[in-house]
Amino acid sequence: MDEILRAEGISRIFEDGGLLGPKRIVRAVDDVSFSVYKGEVFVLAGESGSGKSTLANLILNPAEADSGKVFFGGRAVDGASDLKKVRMSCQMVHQDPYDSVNPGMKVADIVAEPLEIHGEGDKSYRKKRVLEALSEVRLEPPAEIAAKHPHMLSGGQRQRVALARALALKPGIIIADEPVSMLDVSIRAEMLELMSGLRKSHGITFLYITHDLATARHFGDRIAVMYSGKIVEEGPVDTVLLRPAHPYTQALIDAISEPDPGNLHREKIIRINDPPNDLRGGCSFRSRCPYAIDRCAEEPELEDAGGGRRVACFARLE
Ligand SMILES: Nc1ncnc2c1ncn2[C@@H]1O[C@H](COP(=O)(O)OP(=O)(O)OP(=O)(O)O)[C@@H](O)[C@H]1O
Repeated sequence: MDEILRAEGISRIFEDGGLLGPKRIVRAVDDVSFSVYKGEVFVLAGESGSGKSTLANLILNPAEADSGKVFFGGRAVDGASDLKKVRMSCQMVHQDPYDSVNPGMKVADIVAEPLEIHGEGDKSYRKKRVLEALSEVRLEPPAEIAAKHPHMLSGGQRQRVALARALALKPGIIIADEPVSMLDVSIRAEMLELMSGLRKSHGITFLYITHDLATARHFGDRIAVMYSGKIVEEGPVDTVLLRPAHPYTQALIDAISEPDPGNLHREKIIRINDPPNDLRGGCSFRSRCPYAIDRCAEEPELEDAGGGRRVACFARLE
């Protein structure tokens, strides 16, 4: 399989607090490496605060990383001209359809904006491409929708406008950061089906960021589970979500599912809402982990566990 995107050792540290309380170092993204292959849906999953959005932003702005490199199509992104190419071939769809769409602009201008920013085609090409992109996200009739303002559309339609805008430049990869979490449950599946269709018809690769394992399973091929700035488990979606090897993945699954009498690990419920203790060094999940052993005071590496899976844990569940 062709690799389209690779992150290698990406880290980003923030300093938090300081005015009234003590300064706190937040390792928002901590030495993260992963590859995304052409045509797949790669999911980044984890609780709020695990570092997913920071990582997505670093992919588009590698210069803001404290360390690490981003590769597109095997080439390291280095310098302004590389960055321009990346910004054309990698587009982002954000969580909030109300936020990501400028209410003062007409749909036609919103979708055309990336074409204008990158100087793509003349006026007539842009007009044609806007109508095409609106059709691609099934906003029909496109000419009628193009003339509207966002407030005249439903939440689902607005998120489709955001997707059409991302498609305008015919990108190879779309980073979709919680694209359905603000939508009504009834229209989430529609939006995911639409993205699945685009992947098949246009060969678009997706990096899908979510805290929602149900949509991850529905839409994803492979998943990386993040905890506290690190990938703790990665592999095919069905393998990771049906037979989790990392106790944190198990905890995330337990948080959304009914107790399963067949689940060997059911007595060891981990309350994922417990705040992590700031234990120094070692596995950052160990203070919450019922399986923790002495060795967890060392930092576990993300190691090959067979079957396309990588796990960072000394006390794996299988
Ligand atoms: N600009 C910033 N300054 C200080 N801390 C930050 C900044 N941006 C993010 N953080 C911290 O980095 C950590 C990771 O945040 P991030 O938003 O990437 O997580 P997330 O998994 O995307 O969560 P969510 O789903 O809530 O957006 C959090 O502890 C957050 O508070």
